[in-house]
Parts: sequence; C-alpha cells; structure tokens
Amino acid sequence: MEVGFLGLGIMGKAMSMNLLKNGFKVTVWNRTLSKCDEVVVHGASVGETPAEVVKKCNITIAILSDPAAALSVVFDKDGVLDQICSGKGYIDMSTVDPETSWKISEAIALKGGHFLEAPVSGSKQPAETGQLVILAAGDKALYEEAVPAFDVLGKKSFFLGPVGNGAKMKLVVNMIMGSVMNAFSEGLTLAERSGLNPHSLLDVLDLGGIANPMFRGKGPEMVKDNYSPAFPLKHQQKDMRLALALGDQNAVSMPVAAAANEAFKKARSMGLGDLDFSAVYETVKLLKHSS
Ligand SMILES: NC(=O)C1=CN([C@@H]2O[C@H](COP(=O)(O)OP(=O)(O)OC[C@H]3O[C@@H](n4cnc5c(N)ncnc54)[C@H](OP(=O)(O)O)[C@@H]3O)[C@@H](O)[C@H]2O)C=CC1
Ligand SMILES: O=CC(=O)O
Repeated sequence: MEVGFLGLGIMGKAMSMNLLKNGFKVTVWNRTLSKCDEVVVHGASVGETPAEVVKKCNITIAILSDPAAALSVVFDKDGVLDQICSGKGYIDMSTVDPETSWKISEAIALKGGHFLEAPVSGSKQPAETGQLVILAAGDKALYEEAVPAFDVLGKKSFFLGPVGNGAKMKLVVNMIMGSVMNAFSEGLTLAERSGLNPHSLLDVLDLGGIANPMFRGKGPEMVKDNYSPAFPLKHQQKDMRLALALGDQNAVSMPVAAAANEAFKKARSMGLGDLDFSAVYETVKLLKHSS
C-alpha cells in the first residue's frame, strides 16, 4: 500500500518510520524539507509540496502542529486541495478543533475527495512502537481502507461517526490529561515542601487506585527536572484552549481545566513551550515558592 505523509515532527517522523518498517511505500513532505532526510534513509520518497504528495498517493496522512498548520497545508498554494479528487483520501491525524476538521472536510468533499479525521492518543513512544489509540471520524469507506495502516500505527482504532467527533474525543481526553498533570505537579511539590521523598510518593501512587502510565513514565523524570519533549507543552496548552472553547459552546463549566490552562500559559510565558508538557511542574514549584 502506498501512502503520502505530511508533517515529520515528533509524531510524524515516528509514524512514517513505522509504516516504512511494516512494508508500506511512503512519500513524505515536511515544511522544513531537510527533516525528510532521516526517513529517506529508511526508504521514503519525498514530495516537494503537499500537492505533489497527494497527486502521487491515493491516501495521504497528515499530522501537524495545530489548526493553523492543518488549514495551511490544505488551503495554501500547492496544498492538498490542488490535487485531491475523486478516488483520493485525506486523513488528518493532527489534534485540532471540530471547526477546523469541518472546514477541511467540506473543501475536500467539494473536490470529490474523501476525508477522515483521526487524531491519536499516545505520545512519542507509543508512536514509535505502534501503540497509538486512533480516534477516527468521517468517511467510513476511507476508514476501512486505512485500517491496514491504522493497525501498524496503533493498538486500537475507534470509528466515532461524523467528522468532528474524533476532534471532540481527543480534546476531552487531553483536557483530562492536562488537568491531571497539574494535580500531579501540585502533589509532587506538596510532598517535597512538606519534607517527603517524592520518589516515595511515586511508589505509593503506583500501587494505588490512581496508578497510571503517565505518573509512572513522567514522574521520575520530573523529579530530575528532565523535560525532554515527548509531547510539547505548547501543544498541550493548545489542546486545553480548544477544549475550553468546546466547553464554552456546550455551556460546560470547567474550572479545573481553566486553572490548568493558566498554568500551561504561564509555562509558555516562561519559555517552556518546546519542552515536554510535564514542565508545567516548574510553574507550580515557582508559585508555591512565591507564596
Ligand atoms: N507529541 C505527542 O505526544 C502528541 C502530539 N499529538 C498532536 O499531533 C500533532 C503533531 O505533534 P508533534 O509531532 O508532537 O509536533 P511537532 O511540533 O514535533 O511537529 C509539528 C509539525 O507540524 C509542522 N508545521 C507546523 N506549522 C506548520 C505550518 N504552518 N505549515 C506546515 N507545517 C507546519 C512542523 O513542520 P516543521 O518541521 O517545518 O516545523 C512539524 O512537521 C499536534 O497536533 C499534537 O497536538 C497527538 C498525540 C501525541
Ligand atoms: O496528545 C498527547 C497524547 O499524549 O496523547
């Protein structure tokens, strides 16, 4: 199966490499074209523009930073819309708001093409090991066609119905994750400031009812102030912002998520946006110090 792949950031690079390892022919494009070199070494071809990739491949996958990037790659000159047509499918796996997905879906449908949104839950390591959770919605026939690729990229894929439902599900999940990361950071800070060993807290948490892979994976690194990026903080803040907008639209009060969003914004203002989202711990430590 031949697929196009747009966006070789942390996620896109790992996912396209996985497709290559599993026998897919892959043609890649990235805004910064030099980032294609590493996947080319592993057998990928390169398209000079998104349009060139879509022209060559019947299915093109994208995973890009945010709504602005997702729209730009579709609508700008030499973008996806230039070449999408009947018989071709476009799958956007970026985390965006439903409005962005609807715009892209409508434009692609007007050209006779097929669209699926398929944001993913899971981070750099699940992307590398093919253990993502895929939250697809939109064109069911395209979903069925993409299942062999999804089986390589993820441990489970969900088909959630009409376009927008994948984006909504992803935002709900990440709103919870961002809020939990803030509570976890406060807990670590409280443990340390009150004289407890934070490693003991991690051991206790891991044996109880709220044990989870995020505490297990991130906790020991946070205690060492290691925030090497798996999921960049600027993207988590974008997800909190988009989830809060979804809350506004549905009149859902989310004071916990709103407070977490403020902490991520503060972290961005401190220049921590490119670090892992667990770096929000630094803002919590700072606030606890100043009080
Ligand atoms: N990292 C993670 O753990 C996870 C991330 N996600 C989501 O996946 C998406 C990608 O995340 P991730 O790989 O971590 O992000 P990165 O920041 O590592 O990569 C972002 C990608 O988007 C491209 N890009 C940014 N702006 C534009 C633009 N205007 N036009 C074209 N391309 C653009 C970048 O190109 P360039 O190289 O030129 O900058 C790069 O390829 C995000 O929506 C994120 O929320 C979802 C699950 C997990
Ligand atoms: O979107 C991030 C993730 O870890 O999932």
